[in-house]
Amino acid sequence: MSNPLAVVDISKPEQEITQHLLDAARNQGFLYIDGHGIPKTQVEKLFKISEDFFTNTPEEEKLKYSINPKTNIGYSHFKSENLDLRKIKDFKEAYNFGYIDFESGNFNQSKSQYYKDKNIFEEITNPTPQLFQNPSNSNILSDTMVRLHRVARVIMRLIAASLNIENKNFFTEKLRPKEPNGSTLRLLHYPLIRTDLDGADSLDEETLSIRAGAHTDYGALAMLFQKQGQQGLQLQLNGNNPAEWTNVPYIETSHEGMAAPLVINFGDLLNFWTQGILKSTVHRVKFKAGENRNSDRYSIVFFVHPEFDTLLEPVPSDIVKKASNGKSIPQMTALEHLQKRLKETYNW
Ligand SMILES: O=C(O)CCC(=O)C(=O)O
Ligand SMILES: [Fe+2]
Repeated sequence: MSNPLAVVDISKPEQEITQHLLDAARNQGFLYIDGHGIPKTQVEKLFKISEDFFTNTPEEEKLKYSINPKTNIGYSHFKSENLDLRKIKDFKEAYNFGYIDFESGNFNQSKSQYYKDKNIFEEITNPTPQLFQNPSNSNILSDTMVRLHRVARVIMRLIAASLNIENKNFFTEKLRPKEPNGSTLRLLHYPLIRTDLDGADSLDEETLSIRAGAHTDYGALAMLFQKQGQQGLQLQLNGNNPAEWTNVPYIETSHEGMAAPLVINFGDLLNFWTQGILKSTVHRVKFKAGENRNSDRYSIVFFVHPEFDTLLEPVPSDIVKKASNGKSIPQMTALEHLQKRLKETYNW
């Protein structure tokens, strides 16, 4: 598979990479980030934890941890989500970690811990599966969350520089590690064989091979680990031809001992915040058994959101100003933006 996307190595000097990064963000909305410093063995262990959870936990057990719509933490069952609202439910399962302290790595905290407010008595987080609490697993999970958040901050500082924003910390000031925000780490599992096809006889092959319907992401950034031989992510890069989909290949890193480059993309919040400059590209997951593959797809995505109270005022950049033609955007906080999008997806 040839690679249609840019690879940006964030371990290189800033002036060598900012233009490249901005061009990819504006034109494709998707790119690879290499030089992230996350070891290969760590990501392998992470995938092992994910496979262990999805394949070795009985269904009724998983359902005890069902996703809590108030926190967006927990397990989401097959058929519970349809990212493309016009289509059948996606055949996939997922587990979301949230309420994360990106300094200590504590995750799935209680609301009072997370908001650092002892007066919150409503403990609305659901229990965390024991598997994720075992010290060796929770250390891997925590450490990965802390590292991914650091990488996200590096990327957003580079974006600020590439947009000529005078304050290079414009975005990272709103990505402090200990302040409440909507960021989640999501483990995903798309089984090879569909077992949900009762009553779906009338659906065509094309529809049935779609595992995550066409959608854009809600937040600022999404950062994805995928595994070799388990591809399936596709992008709608050509706005003029929505029927044209580009495959995202697995590529190797140029840093020995490190995990493969992260596939990153920009979400609706950042597109809104930059008045359309950074592209929030439509994507989906599509594959079927026997078509170049013989295994399930496991992927891990880190969704990055700015602090909830961030007011999404137009970004102070001459590039953004020029592109927006003096048009303004409605005033909204990051929390309001997220709630609006979640409501649309889950029909709450
Ligand atoms: O599994 C993937 O590669 C993509 C997942 C995705 O796009 C999402 O969960 O928003
Ligand atoms: Fe997505």
